[in-house]
Amino acid sequence: MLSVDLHHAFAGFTLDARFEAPPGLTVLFGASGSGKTTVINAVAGLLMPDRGRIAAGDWVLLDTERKLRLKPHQRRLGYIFQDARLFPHLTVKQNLNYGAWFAPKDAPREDMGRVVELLGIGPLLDRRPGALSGGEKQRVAIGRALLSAPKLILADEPLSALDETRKAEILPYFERLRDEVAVPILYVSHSASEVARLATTIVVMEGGKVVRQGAAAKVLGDPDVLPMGAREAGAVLTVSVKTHHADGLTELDAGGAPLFLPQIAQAPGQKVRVRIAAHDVILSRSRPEGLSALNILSGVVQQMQPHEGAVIVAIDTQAGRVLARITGRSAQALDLAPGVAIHAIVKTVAVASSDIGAVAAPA
Ligand SMILES: Nc1ncnc2c1ncn2[C@@H]1O[C@H](COP(=O)(O)OP(=O)(O)OP(=O)(O)O)[C@@H](O)[C@H]1O
Repeated sequence: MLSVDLHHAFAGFTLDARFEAPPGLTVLFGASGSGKTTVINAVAGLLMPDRGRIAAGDWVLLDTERKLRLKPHQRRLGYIFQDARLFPHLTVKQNLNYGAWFAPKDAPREDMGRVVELLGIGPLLDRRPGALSGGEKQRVAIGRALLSAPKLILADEPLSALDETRKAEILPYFERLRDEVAVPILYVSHSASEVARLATTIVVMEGGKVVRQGAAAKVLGDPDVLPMGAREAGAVLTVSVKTHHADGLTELDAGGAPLFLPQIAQAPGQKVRVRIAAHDVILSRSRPEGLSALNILSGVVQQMQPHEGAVIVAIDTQAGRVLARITGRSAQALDLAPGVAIHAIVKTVAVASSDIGAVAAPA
């Protein structure tokens, strides 16, 4: 359990943030100036808050009531920044060893071989950072952070400097980090697909306060919150791969209903997270026939929320919560209201591969 309780007053800005997160990856989300960096700085020990307590499990980094304030180098944190910050004169292997060098001698350590395998960096070990792509550098930076035997990993917009191709290359490694390494991760991000794919928990900040916290699917599926705004709204479904078809489509089992997506890499039986963008969902009162769209999820309208000139409709389907963003005129024409039975139609090609993520099989 990651537990953060911080109070700090700057002239003109007060941070009053409190959240608790279960194991996994916790995304700190909020508009510019909402206080995310201030939280990260307090966790890192770069800012000494007026009052507060920060703990990762039984590892207490700060407890002002008990006058406990670990210095930054005592906090056992692994950092992953936007730029990888590797030492240019050292090889990849030496950069990794540098991380291990910081691990306390008696700390249970990640095995170098396992970390190298986890991040797929075996072929890079003898190269220097100058001969690595941005994505490869970032994988090495993750490895270096892991090998320092951290109690908590801080990732401050680690993908924001990378282009879409490199991001797609790194996201699976963060998924593995989340699912295979028992170290909590506190992750700042502005990206809808990153949050949808990676977050176990989402903490939404506004004006120095935590306005919402909870499991990712719950927060992203709540039309009252919409941390990304109405245009980027989208719910996340956890579904399992059923079969791969010869025509390049993958069929998923979405709570008993078939969901077809462009072919994905996961094997039948594996669970995946799929982000369904609210603007890609069409609603119909009757079950449509003779339609090119392959995906029809049936459900019941739970809530309707006006947002930025449109209406966000929350529908509970057999596959889970789906959001649809439609015009007020369409909502009226369909006579939508909570309790109404509805069919949500999702175009197969509307789901981008960056919106589909792996989920570890339950242990
Ligand atoms: N040392 C400081 N002195 C005074 N005000 C500060 C200080 N550091 C941060 N602030 C203020 O605290 C507020 C929150 O800043 P913070 O950098 O934490 O926001 P953020 O959510 O990380 O934003 P961004 O997404 O732009 O990085 C801002 O209004 C900022 O001006």
